[in-house]
Amino acid sequence: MNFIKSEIEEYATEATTPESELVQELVEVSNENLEYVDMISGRVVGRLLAILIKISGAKRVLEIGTFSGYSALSMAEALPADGELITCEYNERYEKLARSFFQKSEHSHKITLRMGKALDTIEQLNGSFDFIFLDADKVNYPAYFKKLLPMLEVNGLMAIDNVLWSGSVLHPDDEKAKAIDELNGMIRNEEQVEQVMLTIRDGLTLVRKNSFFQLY
Ligand SMILES: C[S@@+](CC[C@H](N)C(=O)[O-])C[C@H]1O[C@@H](n2cnc3c(N)ncnc32)[C@H](O)[C@@H]1O
Repeated sequence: MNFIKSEIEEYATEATTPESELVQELVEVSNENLEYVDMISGRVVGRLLAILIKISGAKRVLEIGTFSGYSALSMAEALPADGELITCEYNERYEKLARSFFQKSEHSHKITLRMGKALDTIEQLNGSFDFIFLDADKVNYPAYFKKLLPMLEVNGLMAIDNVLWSGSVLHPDDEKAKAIDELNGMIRNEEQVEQVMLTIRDGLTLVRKNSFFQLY
């Protein structure tokens, strides 16, 4: 999924604050027990999410796409004691591993794991969110964005992973690349937000919801 040279990726990872011991253990256990572990967003993205949560003062966080809980736990650790994180997953195998690590964490009281198709789960959620991390099925990215933007607080941030899809957005010729390219176009044309597409890892867009006429 990455298109940055692996030596540079490793250098950046080593230069980034390491995960907590528990999150490091989660990575090891995921590697031993699960396939597709490259779905884990990793240290650079995980630390970026944590820093964004800290500097923005976010208290209520929504994640779409838990996998084994790497980014959820990284974000929960960054939240204040009265913070809340809802993370959405539909795969029971991933649920089991994620829950076992959430339970071991001193931040477990902040985390709620919601099972089911995320588009359905979103319909059942109340209230708005200060921070949203979108990292699930790519074909639904445009649908997620449409549903999630009204749920984002003014001044809130949305981080969207894999927005470059290994560069295939340049010539999108499969369903996933087309959906991601569509989302990138939607964001570009959305007047309520300002955004920056970061070329870290597989591409990560940060979207800030503005109040009307607030951009300049
Ligand atoms: C890229 S992984 C998430 C990685 C995680 N954020 C991390 O950094 O470790 C995407 C996850 O979304 C889940 N997923 C995919 N489609 C979904 C859907 N429609 N509803 C809920 N979860 C879904 C997958 O099972 C997978 O665990």
